Amino acid sequence: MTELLTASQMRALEQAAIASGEVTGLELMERAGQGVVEAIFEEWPAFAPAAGVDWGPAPKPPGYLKQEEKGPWRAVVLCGPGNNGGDGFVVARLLAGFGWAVDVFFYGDVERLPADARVNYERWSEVGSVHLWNDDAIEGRLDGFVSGDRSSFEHQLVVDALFGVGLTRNMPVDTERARHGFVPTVTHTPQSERPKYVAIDLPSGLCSDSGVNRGAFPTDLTVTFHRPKLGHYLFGDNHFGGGPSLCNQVSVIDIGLESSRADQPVLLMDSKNLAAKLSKNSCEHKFNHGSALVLSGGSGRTGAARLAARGALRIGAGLVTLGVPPAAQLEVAGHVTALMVKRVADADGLAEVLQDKRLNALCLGPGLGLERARALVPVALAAGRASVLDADALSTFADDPRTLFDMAHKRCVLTPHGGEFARLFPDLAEKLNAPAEKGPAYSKVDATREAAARAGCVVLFKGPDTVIADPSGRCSVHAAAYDRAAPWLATAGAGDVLAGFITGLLARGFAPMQAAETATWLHVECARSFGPGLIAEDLSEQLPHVFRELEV
Ligand SMILES: NC(=O)C1=CN([C@@H]2O[C@H](COP(=O)(O)OP(=O)(O)OC[C@H]3O[C@@H](n4cnc5c(N)ncnc54)[C@H](O)[C@@H]3O)[C@@H](O)[C@H]2O)[C@@H](O)CC1
Ligand SMILES: [K+]
Repeated sequence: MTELLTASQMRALEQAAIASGEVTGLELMERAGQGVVEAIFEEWPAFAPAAGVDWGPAPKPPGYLKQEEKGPWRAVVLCGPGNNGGDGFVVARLLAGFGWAVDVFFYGDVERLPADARVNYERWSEVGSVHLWNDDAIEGRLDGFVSGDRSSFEHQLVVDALFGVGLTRNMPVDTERARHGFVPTVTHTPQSERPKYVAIDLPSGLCSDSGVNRGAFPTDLTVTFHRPKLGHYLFGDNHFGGGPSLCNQVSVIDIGLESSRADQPVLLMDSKNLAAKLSKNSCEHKFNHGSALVLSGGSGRTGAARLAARGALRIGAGLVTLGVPPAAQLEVAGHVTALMVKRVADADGLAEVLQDKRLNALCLGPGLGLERARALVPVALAAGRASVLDADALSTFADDPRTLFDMAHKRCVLTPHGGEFARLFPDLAEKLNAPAEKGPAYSKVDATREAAARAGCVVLFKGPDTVIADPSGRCSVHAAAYDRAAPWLATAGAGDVLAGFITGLLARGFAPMQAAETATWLHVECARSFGPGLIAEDLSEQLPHVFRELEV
């Protein structure tokens, strides 16, 4: 799985590489700038020089390639006061070297530029000028650039090098005019005729650690270095305006730090090694694949538990039993075939059913009802089996979450969505939703890690970005974004199926963290594989196809 870094982890890796003498900060900045230019040429081949890109051993002087006959491409580079701005000066110089006409605007104070950025400011200044950053200057340039009705542009590319991982507060308002002017996001101009907007490291205004949007505009391409940052994958406090919706696509450039590993990295889930973990041995008996019990609510509300049970069965649990109250027995029996049905009237009934030691995974929550959940959860947790607690099994402890945490053990997985999370961990939800004053914002990763430590078990915090953590701080992220986008997954009952998938994998002997991660990946994959028109029932039925594709 790929590591997702925070700003401070990235800084630590960079400093360690510089301290070891293997590279200088200036070299890293040059590689970063080159990587950005290469990524731009790769994304829009029309921009690439006909002769191809050959960086050679050292930065080339400007003008070493003849301007192409079609006339110079025009770029605007917006440089900020830190090293992100330094990367911008490198990009400006390299583009000019390829014959581009480049306009650089600098937001900051030259005297306060960090050393490497200052060097690249000077290098650029030998090539071209730096425009003042004020509304008049920007307006003046815009008049030259953009036709009166703002519907056509003379520049084809805008490079955003204002702020990267060093962003510590909301975007300054005096950067807005320039960004709106050069990057017209609200315009009648078709996308294809607008200048391409490329962010260096992060769209300026996107918090690297949390995905919170502190004033960023959506980009066409974001080019980052060494590893993606958490903010590229977390949606922040606004599901529609955060991380992935701002980056559009993320290109990760190798700047020569590859041997380094961050301390306690957050991992981005992928399908690596999944097939081997999921395959079954042909000579094993059904009980070798575990036996799951899914507790259902009463008559008229058994659908959610049935969805979960079906998911547990499809994902490979050897045997799945629905535990239903007497009044719902007939209703459930009419619906299920491969599932077993057992009567579980109350807490005593559950204790009796749990005498069967083969039952090794439990699922409580979907459609269970708050009262029934309150009665059954303590018995289930006291039995010490691997357990998934979802929906009502979480909400029933809204008044005294501590009681739940005291009973939970390390083979439990709690699967709250945003609302349930806020009921169990109101203080963490408050921190998560509070506007960040200084530094990187408190993130969903921070909140999930704290929640897992407090609950003493795995917490899977659902959403378009799902974060999973265990009490030791191990943490992974799955964002249904970029090539994993699954918009049809936002459908009633999808969460019940996820609870069932996790339960099925727990029954199969997966460790809680691994069960939660694997189920999350498969859940999104089923939605993607089914595509438009998906309803919750389809998710489990899509698993066989997904397994075949994975070569399970
Ligand atoms: N860490 C690394 O390994 C590398 C970093 N590089 C670049 O360096 C960047 C990080 O540089 P810095 O740490 O200098 O940080 P930034 O350049 O992102 O910004 C820091 C500066 O912006 C100011 N600032 C932050 N938020 C502000 C706000 N809202 N309004 C006004 N001013 C604000 C700070 O006071 C500081 O002066 C990365 O994003 C990347 O682009 C690259 O050169 C390659 C290597
Ligand atoms: K930027």
